[in-house]
Amino acid sequence: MSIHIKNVSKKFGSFQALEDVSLHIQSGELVALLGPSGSGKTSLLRVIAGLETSDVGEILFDGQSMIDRHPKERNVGFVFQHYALFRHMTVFDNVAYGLKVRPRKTRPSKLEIKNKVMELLRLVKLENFSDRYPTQLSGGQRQRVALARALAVEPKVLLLDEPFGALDAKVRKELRRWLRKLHDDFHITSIFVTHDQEEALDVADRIVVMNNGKIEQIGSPDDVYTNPKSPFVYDFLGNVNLFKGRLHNGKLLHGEFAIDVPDVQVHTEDHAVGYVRPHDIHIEKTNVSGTVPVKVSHIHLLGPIVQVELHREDMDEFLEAELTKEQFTNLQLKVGDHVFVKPKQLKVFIPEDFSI
Ligand SMILES: Nc1ncnc2c1ncn2[C@@H]1O[C@H](COP(=O)(O)OP(=O)(O)OP(=O)(O)O)[C@@H](O)[C@H]1O
Repeated sequence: MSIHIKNVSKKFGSFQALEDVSLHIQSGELVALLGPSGSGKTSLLRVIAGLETSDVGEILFDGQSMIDRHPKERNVGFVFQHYALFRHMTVFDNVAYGLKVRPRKTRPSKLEIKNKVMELLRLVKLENFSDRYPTQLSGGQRQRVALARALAVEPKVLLLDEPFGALDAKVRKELRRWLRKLHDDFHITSIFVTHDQEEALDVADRIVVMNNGKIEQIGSPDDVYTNPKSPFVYDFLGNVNLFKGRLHNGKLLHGEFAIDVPDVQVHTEDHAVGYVRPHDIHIEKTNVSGTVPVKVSHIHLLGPIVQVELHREDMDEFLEAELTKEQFTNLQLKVGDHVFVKPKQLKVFIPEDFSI
């Protein structure tokens, strides 16, 4: 089922929660809505589900308008952050619920329901837990039950609102790998809301970055990470170093130093900020042209990655570089060393790129 969101706007009182949001999701896609708290992710999900009405705009499923359709008629499965399981029902009954409450005409037989529920419980690896109650399960197990329950009614669209938000990091990672697999097996068009960039980058086919009720960028995980279109997306998707200065004759002048930026087509003398990812900060032990002197202020070993904090004394600013263990060993860095850095890849933004 494809989903077409056309020019959707929504206000709560005078607050604009969604502003002219348009998005086309292909059948079978797994899309992440990523953005900070209050950016409108949940509101958009609720408008798609029919739990909230938009002020303007259209929601189409396979080309058919859903605006007048009740949530129940939209064939949508919903999984929330806080496992909305029925506490007084066993795992089996929770998963069976959506099938049992169907009108007699479309309700499967008792045996069919049993087979279906057990098949789903096997899928979520909880076949031995069917008689337990939600309070007898861990958080991760409860979320797996919630997913099995959402899938039981064979929805055409699966909407997940921070499904793993309340779980610890290890369980989250396990469940998202598992969500990806489930999605690859079933191909249900799925949209999941998260404010965790790593989760979005790890799981989604496409990422929709939201800010202040608007879409900032849509793209593959690699695209939004490698080619952020705005300072907001750069900041939100990973750590970044800023080189503040002004543009002059194809160079970004910052402090006493200059970086070549031949691709930037703007007037001279414009204020600008260069954005550089930590792994694009190149460290030299000797002063080569175009490098900036810095002092190693902190070294943090993170498994195969080494984070190096560098103090730029001319501007009294800190930079963060990320090295592989091998690069780090070759450089033989120690806290207090004076070294020289150069951005390998830098994206320059001018004031009009800053939306806030
Ligand atoms: N029913 C409502 N009444 C009034 N304001 C609302 C309502 N629902 C949401 N809002 C406001 O709309 C804005 C967007 O909320 P929304 O829940 O969509 O954001 P979000 O990106 O999902 O944030 P979070 O990650 O914190 O859940 C927020 O400022 C919120 O306070």
